[in-house]
Amino acid sequence: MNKIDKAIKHLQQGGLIIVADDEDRESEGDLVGLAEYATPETINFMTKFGRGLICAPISKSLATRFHLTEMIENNTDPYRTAFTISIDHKNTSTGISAGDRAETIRQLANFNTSCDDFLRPGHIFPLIAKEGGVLERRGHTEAAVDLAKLSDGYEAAYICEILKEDGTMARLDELKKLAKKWELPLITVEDLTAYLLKDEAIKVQLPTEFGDFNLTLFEDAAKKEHLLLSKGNIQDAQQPLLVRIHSECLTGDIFQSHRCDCGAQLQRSMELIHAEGVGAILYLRQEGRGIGLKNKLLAYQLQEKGMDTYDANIALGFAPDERDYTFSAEILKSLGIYNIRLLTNNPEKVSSLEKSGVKVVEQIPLQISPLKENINYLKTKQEKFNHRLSL
Ligand SMILES: Nc1nc2c(ncn2[C@@H]2O[C@H](COP(=O)(O)OP(=O)(O)OP(=O)(O)O)[C@@H](O)[C@H]2O)c(=O)[nH]1
Ligand SMILES: [Mg+2]
Ligand SMILES: [Mg+2]
Ligand SMILES: [Zn+2]
Repeated sequence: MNKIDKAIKHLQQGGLIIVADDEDRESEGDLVGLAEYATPETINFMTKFGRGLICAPISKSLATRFHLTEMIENNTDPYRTAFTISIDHKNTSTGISAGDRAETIRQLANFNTSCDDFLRPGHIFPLIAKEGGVLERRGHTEAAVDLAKLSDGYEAAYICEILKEDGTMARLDELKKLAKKWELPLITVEDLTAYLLKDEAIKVQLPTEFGDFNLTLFEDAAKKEHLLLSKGNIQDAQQPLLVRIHSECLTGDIFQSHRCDCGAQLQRSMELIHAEGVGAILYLRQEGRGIGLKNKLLAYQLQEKGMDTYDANIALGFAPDERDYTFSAEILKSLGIYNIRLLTNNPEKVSSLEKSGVKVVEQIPLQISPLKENINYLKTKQEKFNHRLSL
């Protein structure tokens, strides 16, 4: 059984699990449980062994139902932790005993509880999760609510950071030891992201002009639909996978525009991958280097007046390249692909992927013979974007 499935089962039995976030983020571990099953014992365990702050992550809709808004409008916390005003359920006494805190938390996961049943301020700190979950924000708040959504119908959880006995933060190595000692499942936000991506992916067969492929759709937190066009058993390739990461270019990809080399690069990639028998093209919906079709056409108008593709973006108020490759790295990692041979001339793609944990063992140039209409465009890419081209 998958790590996440095991963790979900443990949560559904009322147990606590440990969730570690990214080592380049907070790099901390939290004890996490489902609000529905909070007991004086689990709360006491959190206070004795977790020693952090006990909080209750809830979904946006639950926050709305209980009239819980963010504690402060201008959140200046670097991680923008979405604390609401603190609460106690009206049936509690001082609100702080393990029993009282368990009661307040459990009432968050009760369809009969109403907004007036919570006194404010109190001793439980609700946190509002982003609607896109860990795909939108890689925090414990989102991880806890995503897990609650996968485990029960309440969208409410409770969490507590894990401190070492000396009061300092427990990092991953220490968390692994504690998980063993306490016999609790340990998962990372990265495991959960991969699980959700895979769980929601839609896969179909796609016979094409260039051979038979599989097409898989992945939706990002902003509901943009990115595609993986793959061939062969990509999770079990003999050597680092041959990959093309291609950003949408409607004019080039569909109309075979000669203003750029996108259409030809896409076709060549499909041919190369078909010939190799295994490989993948990630087709990212970041049209116009991330500024969208309308703005790209405005940039084209500026280029018709003599500006180059780099300066045209700046003139429109954008960075020369607004693209982001983190989601493509997430997709690859969710498939267990950590080493690739990348078809590109663009050094920025290589470094961005490596920063996101996908190693580019080889950069394979993808040069298309320049045409008179795009030679200047390609020269700008070479000079200002450092593309590896021989022109
Ligand atoms: N803003 C802007 N975008 C453009 C222009 N011409 C092409 N594009 C976009 O540039 C992107 C090209 O993407 P890719 O071919 O994946 O990337 P690349 O930077 O060319 O690097 P390679 O991997 O070597 O192809 C697409 O999103 C196009 O829509 C332009 O003049 N202005
Ligand atoms: Mg945290
Ligand atoms: Mg290109
Ligand atoms: Zn293009």
